[in-house]
Amino acid sequence: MSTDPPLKELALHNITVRFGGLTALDDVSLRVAPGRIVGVIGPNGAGKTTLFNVICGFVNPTSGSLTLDGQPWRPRPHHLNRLGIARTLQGVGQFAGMTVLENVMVGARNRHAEREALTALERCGVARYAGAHPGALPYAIRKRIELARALVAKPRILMLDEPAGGLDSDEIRWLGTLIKEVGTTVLLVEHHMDLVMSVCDEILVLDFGRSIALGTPGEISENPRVTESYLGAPA
Ligand SMILES: Nc1ncnc2c1ncn2[C@@H]1O[C@H](COP(=O)(O)OP(=O)(O)OP(=O)(O)O)[C@@H](O)[C@H]1O
Repeated sequence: MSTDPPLKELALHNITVRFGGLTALDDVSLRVAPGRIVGVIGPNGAGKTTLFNVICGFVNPTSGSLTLDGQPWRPRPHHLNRLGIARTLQGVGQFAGMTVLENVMVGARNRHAEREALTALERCGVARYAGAHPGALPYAIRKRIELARALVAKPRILMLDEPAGGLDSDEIRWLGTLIKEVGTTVLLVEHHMDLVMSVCDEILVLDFGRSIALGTPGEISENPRVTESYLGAPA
């Protein structure tokens, strides 16, 4: 879907992140191949958001390295858009003083992106709100606008941070269809297991910052270690 050179691989190599005495990620490695939908799951505090923050350059690893398309890579937040990496936020941090359309245009890569922004809003089923201000809109609508803001850049890698949070089952079903149809590489942090299991090609399971499993949804759901630490217990 992107006009960028296609992604070859995003890889994390033995990433450790320490915040003082707390190890948020402990020697975690992950390879993300083009077109794959990769889920990252685990209990609260397992390190999922920290892993996203490392890929976005918000957090520098204490040790370990990243490569993008086989080249050593030090992520910087202000380079992500140019590299074709877009991320949605757990909340819906939209600018209250701007219209929905203007908010989506913020995510675009060229200045005159009104047409692209409208297309992204249409794709997310919320084009009719283009002229509204996001603060006045229901949460589920603002989540869709947040998705449109990420999609407008036609990212090579779409990073979704708990996109199902606060949505009802119909909205989550819509979201699952969109994720599968979006046609780009997706990284998905999510607690909603039905969504993760139905859309992901592979899943990384974190527990106390450690990678305890990596596999297909079928492999993950049958992994006793995962069941014990996460799937068997309430999230
Ligand atoms: N900037 C920070 N400074 C100190 N500790 C942090 C920081 N960011 C995260 N942590 C800690 O690192 C650990 C991992 O947090 P993280 O937010 O990555 O977990 P998570 O799996 O995303 O959790 P949740 O499912 O609740 O969002 C937690 O113990 C958290 O309190």
